[in-house]
Parts: sequence; structure tokens; C-alpha cells
Amino acid sequence: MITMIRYLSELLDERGRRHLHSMLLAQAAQGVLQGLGFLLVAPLVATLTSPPVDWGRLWFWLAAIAAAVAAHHVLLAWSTSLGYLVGTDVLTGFHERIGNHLATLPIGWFRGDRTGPIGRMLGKGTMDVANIPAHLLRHVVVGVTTPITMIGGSFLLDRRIGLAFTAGALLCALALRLLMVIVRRNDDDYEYDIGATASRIVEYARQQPTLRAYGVLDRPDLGTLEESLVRQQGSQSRLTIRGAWGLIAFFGTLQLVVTAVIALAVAFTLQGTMTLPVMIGVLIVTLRMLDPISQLGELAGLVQINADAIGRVRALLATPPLPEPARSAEPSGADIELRGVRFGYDGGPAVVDGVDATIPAGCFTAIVGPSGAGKSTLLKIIARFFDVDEGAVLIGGRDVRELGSAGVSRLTAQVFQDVYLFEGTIADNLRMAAPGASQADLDRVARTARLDEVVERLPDGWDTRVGEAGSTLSGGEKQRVSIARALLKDAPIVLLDEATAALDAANEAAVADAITELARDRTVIVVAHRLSTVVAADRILVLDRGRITEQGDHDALLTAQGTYARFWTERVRARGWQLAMKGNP
Ligand SMILES: Nc1ncnc2c1ncn2[C@@H]1O[C@H](COP(=O)(O)OP(=O)(O)OP(=O)(O)O)[C@@H](O)[C@H]1O
Repeated sequence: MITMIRYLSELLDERGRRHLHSMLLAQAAQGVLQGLGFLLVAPLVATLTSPPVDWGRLWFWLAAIAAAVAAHHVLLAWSTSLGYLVGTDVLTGFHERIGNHLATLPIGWFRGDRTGPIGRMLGKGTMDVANIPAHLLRHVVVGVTTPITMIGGSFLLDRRIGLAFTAGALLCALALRLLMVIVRRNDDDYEYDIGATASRIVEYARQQPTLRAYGVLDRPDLGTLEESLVRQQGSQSRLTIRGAWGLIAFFGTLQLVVTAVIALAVAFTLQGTMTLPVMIGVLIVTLRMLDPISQLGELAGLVQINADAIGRVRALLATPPLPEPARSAEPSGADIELRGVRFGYDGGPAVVDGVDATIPAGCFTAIVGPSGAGKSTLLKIIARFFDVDEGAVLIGGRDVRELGSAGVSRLTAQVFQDVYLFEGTIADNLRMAAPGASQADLDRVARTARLDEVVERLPDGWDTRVGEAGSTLSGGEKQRVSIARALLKDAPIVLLDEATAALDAANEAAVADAITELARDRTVIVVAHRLSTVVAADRILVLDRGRITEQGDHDALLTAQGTYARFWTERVRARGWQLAMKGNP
């Protein structure tokens, strides 16, 4: 519980923390008063059952009980309103803190499989965390402080009973701990599975054509939605069943302790070492103690689930952001230098393994190589999607870490394979790069990127909505929008990952022309899949298993008869084959 309060406190600002501390104090005092109220029944009963009744004492105990109950209710009202206040503080600050932190994480951190868990964290996770101060903490704090007060008071009734209560409380605490460990272990699995299912649902909705084409919809062995749902059901029933066993163990222990204390009190009375009024007092205290402890047990699972939600938020907030310089360094020019660059995903084996290269400003460079050679990764490293494990990337003579993400972003425009277009019009999607761009600017870049033909063809022209993620445009059209966007940004460096998917002839020619235009007066690095792009490049880097094995221009590399010459021959042959296929009716 202390850990949970510490985590909660970390998520709050100064004002929220003050509210939280006042709330906890009020709840603890409330628990003590409730315990006192229950305890005071014992001397009241003793006074009643010891004739002749001392009316003065009787009224005194009655007044004391009434005062404790009244003070308890005042504190209850105060702590409840404070609880809602803290819950609101959590809700208000939560999205902002997570949003701000997400904005500092490396772009490479945002993989597809993280969409589901983040969405869940921002939705249900937020409510779970806000629920802790608003509803749960009161039961937890009162459920602990009331029995502690009563156990302390029971020493005044009978020391032996006080000791028995203490031993029983330790046993119950152990059983409660066991229950929470069971819930935590199984809840972690359940949350993971439910996050994975959320990602699969998005994939299922977006990738229908592929899933149907390969008949994967009803093949649970292929990591599809169905498999995720089955796994989620499994972890959900494990959480429920194991949690129920933990709960049974806890209530079993509690009943055992209560029975043992009652039996002890009866035995002491029969022995003559305990008076009847004290025995009645012990019975009343024992039975009254059951309520707050039972409530604690019933809520323990929920408390643990909500504490886990805080744990996940903390883990996200602890993900190290990309280190940013206090002031972005000033680059001189748009040349790029790679010095002994080494990088592996998540600390794994090197995918880019000691790359040295210099790309002069204004040079059009193509990177070629077999699939999985690390071409796209190299491009992402230059764009500072991740920081290198070893070596350095320099733009204009300055390390990208000194330029900072904002500095690199100012210098580069990126056209990547998975072109993402926002739900909005084509014009909106271009203006992302330059919000103040005029219609004349849009028309100019559209002409260069050969987007003008697309805009003219569409019924609403520039105002055509592209659908979520650009779903209403073809692959080639999307790439033209993306190139136009990069042109509008007018950055001195363009990083382009050519689409591997085959484009139709019209789109292919348009994209090739657009890339040539893009390369005018700019430093352009293209992960090239099309022969036309490779031939147009001033310089070609051949990448194989993360290393540059050859570099030079097309003619020089062909003459060298190495990897590039083989790559070229294969592509030309494949191309010839494609053309032959197209020629056949
Ligand atoms: N986000 C990622 N996490 C872990 N490994 C990755 C990730 N992205 C790529 N890889 C791995 O890194 C290696 C290089 O991938 P990369 O996409 O850079 O190759 P590539 O040369 O561009 O391939 P292709 O031409 O097929 O696109 C591959 O083995 C790939 O599986």
C-alpha cells in the first residue's frame, strides 16, 4: 500500500500531493475513531452488566461513543470530498504527463504492437488510477487503521487476547499478501494479452485484404486476432480462478482467527481468569473487527489491479527519452557523415554494423542491398529515430545528438514506405509541412511531385478527403502526396525509402520524375528499389548485413563485378521477366 501511495504521489503535482496527504491523514484518523467507537462498546457493556448500574458512567461511555461516531462521520465527509479532488487531479495531469513524455521518446519506440497497450493505458488505465484516491484508498486505510486501533485497545481488555489478535492479524496480513501476489502475477499477463488483442483488432480492421487473401482469418496458429482472443480468455479465467482461490484462503484464515479468539475468550472465562463483562466485550470487538477486514479482503484484488495500472504508467514514464541538448547546435551545410555507426534494436545484435560514409551536400545517394541488410534502419538512424549504439551521425559537421530532434527535423524531410496521411483533405496533409503555405505553393509542389494530375482527377480536388491513414488513395498517389509534402517543407536534406510494392507504370514514372525533381539542389538519400532511381543517383552505397561492401557510381560498380553488378543483373532480369509477363495477354 505504501508503494502504491508513493507511486500515486509521483503522478501528482504539488497541490495534488497536498490534497493526497490531507486525505490520508483524515482517513487514518477516521479509522482510529471507528476503532475507538467499537472498543468503547466494551466498557459500556461492562457498566451495564455490573449491578447496580452506575448511570453517570453509563452516560459517559454513551457520550464518548456518540462523539467518536460524529467525529468519524465529519472526517468521512471531508476525506471523501478530498478523494474526489485527488482523483480529478490525477485525471487532469495524467494525459498531459503521458502525452509530454511520449513526445520525448525516440520515434523508433512507436512500434505497431505498442498502439493497443498505450490506448488502453490512456483509457481504462487512467480511470483505474483515478479510482484509487476517489474510492479505494479510504477502504484500504480504514481497513488497516481500524483493526490496529482495536487490537491496541484489546490489550487493555485482556493482554492474552491482545496477543492472540496480534498473531491473528499477522496471519491475515500474510494471506492478504498472498492474494495480492496472485492477482498481480495474473493481472500482468491479462493486461499484456488485452493490449495485444487491441493491437490485433486494429490490424484486423486495416489488413482485411491480406488476411482474406491468405485465408488467415480462421487460422489461430498464425498470430491472428482469434489467437489473441483465445489467449486473453485464458489469462482472464486464470486471473479469476486463481484470484478466487486467494480470496478463499484469506477468508478462511480470517474465520480461523476469529474462531480461535472466541474460543480463547470462552476458555478463559470458564477457567475463571476472565470476567463475563470482559468476555462479552471481547466478543463484540472481535465481531466488529470483521467488517473492515472483510472489506479489505474483498477489495484487495481491485486494489492490486489498480496499483498495477499505476505501475505500468510509471514504467512508461521511466522509459528514457532521447537526450536533447539545451540549445540546438548550428550545422554548417547539409552534408552527412557516418562515422563507425553501429546499431541494434533493443540492445540486440548489430543491424547496422560499423558504417563509415560521407555524403556531400547536394549529392543524390542511393542505398541498395538485399532485403534485411539494414537500409531502412540506416535511414532512420540519420533521421534520429534512434540514437546509435556506437559511432556518430553528423549533419553539417555537427553530431545529430547536438542538433537535437528538433534540429534534425528542421534539416530533413522524410518520405518513408508506410506513408501516413491524416484523416483530412489532401491540402491539409500538405499544409502539415508548412501551415502558412499559399495555394500557389501547393500548386507548385504538386506540379513537381506530379500530384497535380491526381488532384485534377479527383472530384473535390484539393478538398478531397483522404480517409483514415490515406485509405482512399492508391500507394503511388500516397507517395506523391508524401513527396509533395517533403517539397513543401523545403528542407535541405531528403530521406526517402522507396516503396517496395510494385506501382503501375503511370505511378512509377511519376514517382521517378518526382524523386529526380526532389534531388535538385538537395542532399537526397534514397533506399532504392527501382532501377531508374539507382541509375539516376550520383553515388550508390551497397549495404550487406549492416556493412557497406561497395560504393561508387553505377558504371564504376558495374565494372567492379561485385555485389552491385549481381544485384543489377538480377533486377534487370526480373524486370525483363515482368515486362514479358505484362506483354502476354
Ligand atoms: N523495429 C524493429 N525491431 C527489431 N528488429 C527490426 C526492426 N525493424 C527492422 N528490424 C530488423 O533489422 C534488420 C534490418 O531491417 P531493415 O528494415 O533496416 O532492412 P532493409 O535492408 O531495409 O530491408 P528491406 O529492403 O526488406 O526493407 C532486419 O533483420 C529486420 O528484421
